[in-house]
Amino acid sequence: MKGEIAVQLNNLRFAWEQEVVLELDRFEVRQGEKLFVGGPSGSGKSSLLSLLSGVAQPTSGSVELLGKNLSSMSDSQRDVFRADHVGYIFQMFNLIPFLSVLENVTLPLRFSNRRSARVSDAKAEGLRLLRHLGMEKFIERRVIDLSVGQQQRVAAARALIGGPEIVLADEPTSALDETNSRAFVDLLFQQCEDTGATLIFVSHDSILAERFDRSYLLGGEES
Ligand SMILES: Nc1ncnc2c1ncn2[C@@H]1O[C@H](COP(=O)(O)OP(=O)(O)OP(=O)(O)O)[C@@H](O)[C@H]1O
Repeated sequence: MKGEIAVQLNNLRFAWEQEVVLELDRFEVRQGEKLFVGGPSGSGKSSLLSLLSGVAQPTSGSVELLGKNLSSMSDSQRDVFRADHVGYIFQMFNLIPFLSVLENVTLPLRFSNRRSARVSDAKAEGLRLLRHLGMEKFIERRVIDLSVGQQQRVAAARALIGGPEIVLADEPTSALDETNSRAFVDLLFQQCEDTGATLIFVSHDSILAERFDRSYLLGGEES
């Protein structure tokens, strides 16, 4: 429900070997909120997303998503939780090169009972999302035969299918020009608003920040 806390970090500390990368006493994001996360290179933006998706574990403190503490789950429980509730747009997209556009978009439904139960016709829903993103012409094409900007839109459709409550995006507009970047954010916002999803969007591009409900800047030294 809108207004409830979707993401909560408490007394979080995260280190790679001896180097402390993140220290956040409290970090909260409400359900349906669109949060921009900025900060210089090396400030821990990608590490934060790894913690939120349960790919990395905190050195100490807790990561709670939708009221569930990720640290108290087994690895396989975390994998299921992530597939069910989190849509992730990777910086390098992580699309499957030998699958078509439509097959890439509908892939998360194969890994999540929750998300597949919310979609009565996978192909129709994949098409709907791709149409929103101006990609309906390319559904049968292999993703390696797409431009970078087109691959980015496929990655967005894949993250959004089945209505995950939390969408994490790691520099998703880094390869787009300003016009395409704006259009991409418009579509991401529209889809998140339609489903009430919480969006956490990491970017270097501070011009985009003003469009979000709130910005969170991580510290660190520019490199
Ligand atoms: N696998 C790893 N092993 C050791 N140190 C790492 C690893 N990944 C990241 N780091 C270190 O953690 C710190 C934060 O890195 P992170 O990638 O989270 O920053 P970032 O803000 O996303 O940077 P960028 O904007 O350049 O992508 C850096 O000092 C980095 O060198």
